[in-house]
Amino acid sequence: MNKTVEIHSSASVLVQRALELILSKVETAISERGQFTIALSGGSTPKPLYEAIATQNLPWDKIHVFWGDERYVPADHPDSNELMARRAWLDQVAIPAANVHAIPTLSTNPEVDASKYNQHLQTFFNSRSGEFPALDVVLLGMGDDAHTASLFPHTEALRVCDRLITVGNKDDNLRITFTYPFINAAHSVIFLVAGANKRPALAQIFAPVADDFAYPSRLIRPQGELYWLLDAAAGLEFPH
Ligand SMILES: O=C(O)[C@H](O)[C@@H](O)[C@H](O)[C@H](O)COP(=O)(O)O
Repeated sequence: MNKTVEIHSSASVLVQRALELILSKVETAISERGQFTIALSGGSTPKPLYEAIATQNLPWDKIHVFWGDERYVPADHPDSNELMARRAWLDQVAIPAANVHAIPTLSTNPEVDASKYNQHLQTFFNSRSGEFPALDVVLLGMGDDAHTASLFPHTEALRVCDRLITVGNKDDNLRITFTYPFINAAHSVIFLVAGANKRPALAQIFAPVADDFAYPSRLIRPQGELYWLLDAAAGLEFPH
């Protein structure tokens, strides 16, 4: 793992840096592998990033978009992570519909939809059960409870290591989420973290010893690169 922590002067500088980083990963992935695969996060921090990506002239037919987690709501629900990304980015560009791999949420059973998305990913990557294919970029946010994707503290999803997708649980509201070994298989994992409310969780995540089950973002130790992009408010206590 190659870990980089960057502290940027404001949330808008953080977004600009994330944009530059993603554009460089798009170029590398397409030249080395012929396509670029990215998993998106929800939350408020990435929205201006998605709006900025939408203004770029990119080879959209070579870009495939997935989601690292989804609330268990229809795709037109205001809480949908898919809806946010479609409005901010995907509906604004000429990306083929087949390149947008949204998490299904319509079967009324999150287990069934988690399994469908797992199968969809295995088919896309031509991988077998038990293998963890590498996305080029997994974008993550972090909650002030140190959760990431829908991997919440002290929940069963944190123990799931034998598949790509599982059911997450936030206060008894079920969700669908990447498992941590699938996130850790990525070429690059990029956390975007803004706001002073994130400082206590970050202190635990960067501590040499702490409970991974209490602070799930600690489980993110990718084989490839790990970027923590913080704004000044989140990063105040951390040297860089
Ligand atoms: O579904 C959720 O509970 C949130 O969307 C969450 O996962 C989010 O990504 C983080 O809390 C960071 O959010 P901000 O970017 O708004 O700080």
